[in-house]
Amino acid sequence: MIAVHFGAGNIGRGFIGALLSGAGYEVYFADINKEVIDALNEKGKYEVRLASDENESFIVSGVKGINSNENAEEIIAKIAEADLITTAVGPNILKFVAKTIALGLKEKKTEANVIACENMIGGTDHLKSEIFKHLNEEEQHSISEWIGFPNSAVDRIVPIQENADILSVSVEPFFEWVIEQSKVKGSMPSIQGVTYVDDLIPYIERKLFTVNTGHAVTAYAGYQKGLATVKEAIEDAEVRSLVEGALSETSTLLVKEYGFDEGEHLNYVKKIIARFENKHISDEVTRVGRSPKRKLGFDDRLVAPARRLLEKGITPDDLAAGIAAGLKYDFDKDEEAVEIQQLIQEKGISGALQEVSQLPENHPLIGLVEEKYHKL
Ligand SMILES: NC(=O)C1=CN([C@@H]2O[C@H](COP(=O)(O)OP(=O)(O)OC[C@H]3O[C@@H](n4cnc5c(N)ncnc54)[C@H](O)[C@@H]3O)[C@@H](O)[C@H]2O)C=CC1
Ligand SMILES: O=P(O)(O)OC[C@H]1O[C@](O)(CO)[C@@H](O)[C@@H]1O
Repeated sequence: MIAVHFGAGNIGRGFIGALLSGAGYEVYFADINKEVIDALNEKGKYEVRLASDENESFIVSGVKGINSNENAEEIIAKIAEADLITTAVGPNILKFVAKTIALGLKEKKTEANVIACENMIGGTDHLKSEIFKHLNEEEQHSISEWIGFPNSAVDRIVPIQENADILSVSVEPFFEWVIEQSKVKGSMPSIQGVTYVDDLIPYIERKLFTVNTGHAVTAYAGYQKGLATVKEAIEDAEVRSLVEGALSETSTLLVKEYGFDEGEHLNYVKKIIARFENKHISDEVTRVGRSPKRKLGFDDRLVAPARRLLEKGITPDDLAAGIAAGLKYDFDKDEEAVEIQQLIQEKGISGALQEVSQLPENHPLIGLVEEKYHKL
């Protein structure tokens, strides 16, 4: 079995590539990072270390790299042979890898699946729409017969790596990958840690509105207090109280919308917060808060639950404070944070939030966030 995986970064090597290799796939990583690709081809394997007291590690082997800037033809040929094409490049990058995937899929004569492994609701749907921009109607029709485009939810915390070996990656022990079974074409092998479900929406929303909402509020509130890591931030009483408040709000939404058992959901939330406290992981608030424009988007982890709670007549005070902290996030090495600060200068807080979140003018969330912003 062959898998082509776009993005040999933290989640690519530390999670998706590791699981696929473990399941027996020959894994071809496609990436623009020449150093990483050269190292993959030189060594053909790398180490994954679990960030826990036991400090266990294992070797991922049977992996190769293809430079997607220099060798697009090689990737296209490999996609034509592949059983599975996955991505972990970041939602904003999917449009840039779509053409190569489209050209590879055009050559395919057998069933295969394409799965985006990004923190995004409908990630694969979005990738598919970008791929289809490069295909005519007949090609789209024929590819739809052969190729499955299941959405997926991926959960594992993999911080920025600072290892002497460029390939070695340290990851939290916990991992979960949920795939939308109904859109799979043909059969997929059993992959350790993968759950197939018919309806992905409750799973991805539970994950995005808990792990990622909690993480984002921790990062933005922690940054406001000058704290450098997620662990330091979640140990700060004020930050923790805001995170717990925001997650209590998303819990209300999730339990109401999907009927999750309240007690079980509470345990899920507690486990997630405990993951932020992992003493073996040093995860910078600037990684977790990266790309605030994306994170403050209409369908993303903060604005989506907040506006949906308002639709139910519930005021999301703590989510609004988290959004306000996101608007205040002014890390100068993050392009999106800089853009938001410029927008605030030009259009004020409400105008900037409206533009970034695409909320309609006069939406009640805008006023609520502005009120919180002034109190921060
Ligand atoms: N790190 C984590 O804990 C988790 C990350 N994710 C998601 O996984 C995705 C990737 O995140 P990370 O691995 O943390 O980021 P990363 O920055 O470590 O990895 C992204 C990789 O994509 C590569 N890339 C960029 N442009 C490319 C292109 N045009 N063609 C091929 N490769 C390209 C980069 O060189 C880099 O190696 C994001 O959507 C993130 O939300 C999801 C769950 C956990
Ligand atoms: O990867 P993103 O969407 O930028 O956001 C960072 C988030 O993703 C993760 O990397 C993994 O789910 C979390 O650490 C964090 O919530």
